[in-house]
Amino acid sequence: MEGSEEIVKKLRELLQQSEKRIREIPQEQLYVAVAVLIATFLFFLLIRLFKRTKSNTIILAGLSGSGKTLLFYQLRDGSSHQGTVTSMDPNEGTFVLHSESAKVGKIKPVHVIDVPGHSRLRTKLDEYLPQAAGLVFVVDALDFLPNCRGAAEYLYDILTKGSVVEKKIPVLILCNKTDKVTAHTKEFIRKQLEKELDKLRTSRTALSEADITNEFTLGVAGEPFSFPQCHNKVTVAESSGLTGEISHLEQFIREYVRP
Ligand SMILES: Nc1nc2c(ncn2[C@@H]2O[C@H](COP(=O)(O)OP(=O)(O)OP(=O)(O)O)[C@@H](O)[C@H]2O)c(=O)[nH]1
Ligand SMILES: [Mg+2]
Repeated sequence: MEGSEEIVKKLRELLQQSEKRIREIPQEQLYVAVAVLIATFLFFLLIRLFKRTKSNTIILAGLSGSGKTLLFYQLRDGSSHQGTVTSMDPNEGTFVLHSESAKVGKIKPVHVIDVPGHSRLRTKLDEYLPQAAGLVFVVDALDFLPNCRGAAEYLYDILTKGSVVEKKIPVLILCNKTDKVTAHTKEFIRKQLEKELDKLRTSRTALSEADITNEFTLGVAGEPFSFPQCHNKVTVAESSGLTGEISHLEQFIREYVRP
């Protein structure tokens, strides 16, 4: 009993001493100390929040038959398997890129989503876009001309979506199937798409002001459309899912999902 009373007494003395010391500190110094503490706390909180919101999702979109599923297999397994059939559901997976699997050390896995090109299944894209670090728009460079209008329409919808414009989601237009000599070049495809998007912009705005479903307008009014006018970065590259020539696709992924 006596021991505990002694301790309580000592504690009280200690408390009184520290109270006295705090009172001796000039008020400004105290305020500065508290402000520094709060600032440090907020700084670490922000870092945590920023880290958590950094996405590792890459979306593969594009018309049916452009080669998205084959590219997905190449990224994941480094092989084209036994070929593909038209997808009815999105393909989704989180993995370390096949080309990086031999690397030592910790490598950040990528979450890849392959959204089927069939028009009725495309609506799924809206669900995935808010979490995208980048979007790859796959174009069939072999059978490009008959599909140019359709590809441009799909791309127009993507480039005018609020989620893409506001979050400035980078877009890679990937001209696929370049293993065949008759495939069109990426410069040709870029120019054709720009022309087609320009036409679409005129026809869609002319439709009816009240009817416009697109959230944002494309490019700069009064100027012929070109990709650098977009708020988000749009680049063009070539690939072949069949032969596994996907280095530009991998470069794009690693630019926006850091290993
Ligand atoms: N020559 C050539 N053919 C390819 C290439 N990539 C895909 N193909 C062929 O194109 C066809 C369509 O490929 P998919 O990967 O299934 O196309 P997709 O974009 O997933 O199509 P959906 O699932 O319908 O949206 C298949 O017959 C592939 O073998 C390529 O790089 N070169
Ligand atoms: Mg598919």
